[in-house]
Amino acid sequence: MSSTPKHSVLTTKNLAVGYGKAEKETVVNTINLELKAGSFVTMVGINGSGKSTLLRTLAGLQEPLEGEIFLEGKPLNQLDSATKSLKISVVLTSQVISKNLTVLELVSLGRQPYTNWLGKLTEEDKAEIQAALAATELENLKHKACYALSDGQLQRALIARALAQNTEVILLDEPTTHLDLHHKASIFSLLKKIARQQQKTILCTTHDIELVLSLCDELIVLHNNTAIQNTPEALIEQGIFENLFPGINVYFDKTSRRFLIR
Ligand SMILES: Nc1ncnc2c1ncn2[C@@H]1O[C@H](COP(=O)(O)OP(=O)(O)OP(=O)(O)O)[C@@H](O)[C@H]1O
Repeated sequence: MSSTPKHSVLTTKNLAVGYGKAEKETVVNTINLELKAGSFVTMVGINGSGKSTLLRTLAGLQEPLEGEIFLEGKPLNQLDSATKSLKISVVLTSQVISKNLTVLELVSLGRQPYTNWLGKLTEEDKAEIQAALAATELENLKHKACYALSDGQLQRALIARALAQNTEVILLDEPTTHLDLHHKASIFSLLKKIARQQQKTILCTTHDIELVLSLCDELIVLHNNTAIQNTPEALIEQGIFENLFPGINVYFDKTSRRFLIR
């Protein structure tokens, strides 16, 4: 088990993300990121700063407006969707899943990129599914229907599906929305453990800045249409959080590493 992040897995060069074709609506520009194997990175920023837009673009679900994304040195747009699904898994909160599926069935869907057209699971597929259930502590719930899960359990099941997909990169959009503090912390700890133990590159968007400051390896802060990537300590030192929220109501207290209200 290694704890030092190693080689670069996902990088961007002067990436601009946003919407529109004839008339471009750029949300974030000049994005230069470097995500490494074994690291747990979170993306933060106020509502509408572009977290989901950037995450979807990194996942290849949305075209960049400018610039490039590289996966292990290869341009992402040169990979076909089958290859991409072996390399990147995505957990979206808005993802429509049939809640009638059991946890086991949901997690098994993670093996789709590997199974033949009949969808028959091999022994290797079954072992990966079992490992994903074990890593997310869902073995006891595997026969339960997804509609009968709590929000926290459902998030863990979605993470398990991504784990079963066994990709180098896992991208998650706000996996802790609706969870209480205890379950938020347990999801973030789980993601960090997976990054470390399985040398995955994990990026998730969140509004829980205070929590991830003490848990993640690096943050990507979206602010004023730019993206800044660094360690929590360096970002705090640079005073990045001080002006994150508009107006003067909310400010960041460096000593307690907390946001306070004036
Ligand atoms: N399909 C779309 N077409 C055009 N503009 C969009 C579309 N989706 C989002 N936007 C705009 O892009 C900007 C960034 O939105 P995005 O959802 O990426 O922000 P976010 O940081 O994830 O926000 P939140 O914290 O509220 O989830 C917003 O101004 C939003 O209105």
